Amino acid sequence: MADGTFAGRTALVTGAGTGIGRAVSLRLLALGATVVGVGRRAEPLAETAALAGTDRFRHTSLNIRDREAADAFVAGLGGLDLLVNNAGGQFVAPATEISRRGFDAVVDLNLTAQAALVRAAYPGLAARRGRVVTLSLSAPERGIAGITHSAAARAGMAALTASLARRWRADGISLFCLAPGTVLTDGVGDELPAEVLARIVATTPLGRDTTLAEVAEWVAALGSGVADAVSGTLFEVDGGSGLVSAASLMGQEDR
Ligand SMILES: CCCCCCCCC/C=C/C(=O)SCCNC(=O)CCNC(=O)[C@H](O)C(C)(C)COP(=O)(O)OP(=O)(O)OC[C@H]1O[C@@H](n2cnc3c(N)ncnc32)[C@H](O)[C@@H]1OP(=O)(O)O
Ligand SMILES: NC(=O)C1=CN([C@@H]2O[C@H](COP(=O)(O)OP(=O)(O)OC[C@H]3O[C@@H](n4cnc5c(N)ncnc54)[C@H](OP(=O)(O)O)[C@@H]3O)[C@@H](O)[C@H]2O)C=CC1
Repeated sequence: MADGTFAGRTALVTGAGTGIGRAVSLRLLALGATVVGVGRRAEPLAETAALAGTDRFRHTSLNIRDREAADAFVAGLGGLDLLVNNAGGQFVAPATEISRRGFDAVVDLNLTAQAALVRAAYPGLAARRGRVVTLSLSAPERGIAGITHSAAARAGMAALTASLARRWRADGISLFCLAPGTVLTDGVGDELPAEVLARIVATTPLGRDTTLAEVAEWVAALGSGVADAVSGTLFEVDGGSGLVSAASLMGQEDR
């Protein structure tokens, strides 16, 4: 993306205090955007602000699962050029060991709350012909054993994105999902043991993780408008990890 691409544009980034949300915020700021960063904890957001070093980064503590607070906050922003629906996550557990409350918590975060944010942002997005980028997982519709609750929620967001893209085209709004491969953030490190992460990265066809810089650049590109012709799409920027390998399923090497 060229310098100044986002000059005069405003982006709301959820989960802006850590990992992908922080990297995206810093990249958008470098491209000239005003960024409103939210998350539950104030300290990580303040660290992002210190790294940003510009008053174009504004930050507020907000739990996106607090529906009333989230709606009021988004309504107060006014015109919005980009919503980055990044706050999300889950825990790894066999489906039979996920309690009702655990399932509800993950679906609430990764589907219901994210969808409500998109809904709340609609007037602001329509005023600016804005865009939505939702962070997702590779091929959720094909299923992800170990995180069934999250796969179900992410597939729901992908369907919502496609559905809205069709209807909101008339308002000039584009919506995308972006599914990175393994990005070595503290968040994923807390979720999966190092040896599991190393195995996931080693079995990725590209042979490496997806970098924070790559994810940030993709979000910026989708948010800039270059991909508006394919609104509604889920992009898998995952080094091929969503591809099924018949060879490896049979215990053979990919060649
Ligand atoms: C194998 C290959 C895969 C392959 C997997 C590959 C994935 C890699 C790619 C993805 C990377 C990322 O997403 S990186 C992002 C990393 N960051 C995260 O994931 C943060 C995740 N955490 C959260 O956001 C939240 O804690 C969240 C999960 C939504 C829960 O929110 P709440 O605060 O509402 O939840 P709590 O009150 O703590 O708990 C609510 C219920 O959930 C249950 N619960 C919580 N953690 C639990 C756990 N580890 N195991 C069982 N159950 C759990 C609790 O017991 C409660 O149920 P009861 O006991 O019945 O009351
Ligand atoms: N890292 C990876 O390999 C991959 C990550 N992703 C997805 O990318 C996104 C970011 O992941 P990553 O940066 O790695 O993980 P992090 O755990 O670092 O990021 C999650 C962020 O979301 C915020 N958050 C969580 N719940 C809420 C809430 N209820 N309200 C407001 N903010 C919330 C957290 O801040 P706080 O706790 O302060 O609220 C945190 O900043 C997630 O959706 C993740 O599932 C997808 C594929 C791969």
